[in-house]
This record gives sequence, C-alpha cells and structure tokens, in this order.
Amino acid sequence: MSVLEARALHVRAGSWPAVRGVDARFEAGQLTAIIGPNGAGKSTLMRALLGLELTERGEVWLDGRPLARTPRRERARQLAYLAQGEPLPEQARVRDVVALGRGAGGWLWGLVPLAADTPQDEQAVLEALRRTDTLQFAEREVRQLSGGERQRVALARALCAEPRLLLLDEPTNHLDLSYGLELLHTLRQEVERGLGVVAVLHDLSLAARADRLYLLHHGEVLASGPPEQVLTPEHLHAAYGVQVEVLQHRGRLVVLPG
Ligand SMILES: Nc1ncnc2c1ncn2[C@@H]1O[C@H](COP(=O)(O)OP(=O)(O)OP(=O)(O)O)[C@@H](O)[C@H]1O
Repeated sequence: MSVLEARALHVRAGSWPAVRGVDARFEAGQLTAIIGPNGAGKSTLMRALLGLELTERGEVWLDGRPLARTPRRERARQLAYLAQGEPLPEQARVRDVVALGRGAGGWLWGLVPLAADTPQDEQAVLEALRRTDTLQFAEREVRQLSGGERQRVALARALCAEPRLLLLDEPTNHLDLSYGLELLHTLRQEVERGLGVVAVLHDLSLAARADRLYLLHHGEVLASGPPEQVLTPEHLHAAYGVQVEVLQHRGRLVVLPG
C-alpha cells in the first residue's frame, strides 16, 4: 500500500485549474521526483498532497484513508514538508533549530521547549545532525551558515520528526552543483533506510537519479514511471517545447538541450 496517493485530484489555485485529474502514488523507500515546466502545477500538487490546498474533486489518501479524515497529529507524524526557500530563525543555534522538528506545538516562542526533551528526542536530534553532516556546526547560529549548509539544517529539522514520507519543494534551488548532488546523496541514503522522499526538481539530470518520476504539464500527468520511460525526447518536447537529446553516460541519463 502506498503511503500517500492522489486519486483523480483536481485543485484550483485561485480560479486557475492548477492540478487537473492527477493520479499519483508515493511509497516508502522510494525517491520520487515531480518535474515539469514553470507553472505546470508541481507546487500546488505538493501542497494538496499535504492537505494545504482545498481540493476541488478527487481525493488524497494517506496510509489507506482519506487525508481529509486523518487527524492533524497523524498527518504530522507521517509527513514532513520542506517548502521552497523556507526561512530558518537567523539567531538560533543550529541544534535548537533541528530540535524544533521534534516539538510541534511544544515550544514557547518557537524556541524554548515547554517540556524537557526525552532521551529519544535527544537521540533523534543527534542522529539528524549526523546524517545531514551538520553536527560540526551544531553550536553555531544559523546566520553564520552558507545557503547550502542552511538547506542541510532545514533537512535535519525535517528528518528529526522521523516521518514516513518527506516532501521537498525545489530543495536544490539556489544550490551549486556540488551541494545539489550532495543533497540528493543524503536523500538517497535516507531512502535506503526506508524513508519515502518526494521532491519537486527542475534539474532533469538530478531527477534522473530518482526511482520514479511524474512529469506534469498544464496540471496533468504527461508521463510517469522510471526515469528512462519518462525522460524521452518526445515527452520533454511535449512538456517544455524544446528539442533535447537524452544520453546514457556511465549508466546515468543525461538530458542535453538540442
Ligand atoms: N493564487 C493563485 N491565483 C491564480 N493562479 C495561481 C495562483 N497560484 C498559482 N497559480 C497558477 O497556477 C499554476 C500552477 O502553479 P504552481 O506554482 O503549482 O506551478 P509550479 O509547477 O510549481 O511552477 P514553478 O516551477 O514555476 O514553481 C500557475 O500557472 C500559476 O500561475
């Protein structure tokens, strides 16, 4: 059974039909990328999957029941979300920011815990810092970090909640090539530990590293499946309106504008 599922989902953004009849399934232990041109409906779909958009028709299902009938606490236990360009508190210590991932609702002014951390909380924070390679600056303030380091801290905060599925909207935006690859590498490691990851990605060569792709165009799924079935010159021309070449290089797909 899929962790999260969209069934014939229609969502309006204002009066615009941004998502039109999308069927999609997201599994634990898989890295799924949502791709498509600007305005294709990727972010709207992602927010709808999290229950943050009103659906016009169709439904989102979480762990075998409609999301609309799933208590918020249960949604928060299963799903974590890293929005596009989400700011972190500048003057807070990295360790405290990551710990926020554990304490939804249990923090005074968002920074001072109302209840003492349990040993499991401490352990989860430490693990998240380790796995995102942020332990080295745990005691620093966020304002002292680079963009790529901040992104890793934001990821640590999300992992700290120990979700089953992590949804990320353009996590590699503003990251240079090496940070982008590094982030994908960290996400892949989490997937190998059983986490489900769903990421909106613009970089098609990074998306080619996912297990499964959904290519959106005008709010509809134009193609879905493993990268080699989705990243074809025909699909990419239909979605982006440009001619591309798709090559295999050392076992990886590379997309080249023609
Ligand atoms: N509040 C709104 N009112 C009207 N139209 C909207 C609103 N929000 C989004 N849209 C439109 O809905 C469509 C889908 O937007 P969405 O942000 O989901 O696309 P996207 O694929 O994530 O785009 P991008 O890659 O540029 O971030 C776009 O055409 C956008 O202009």
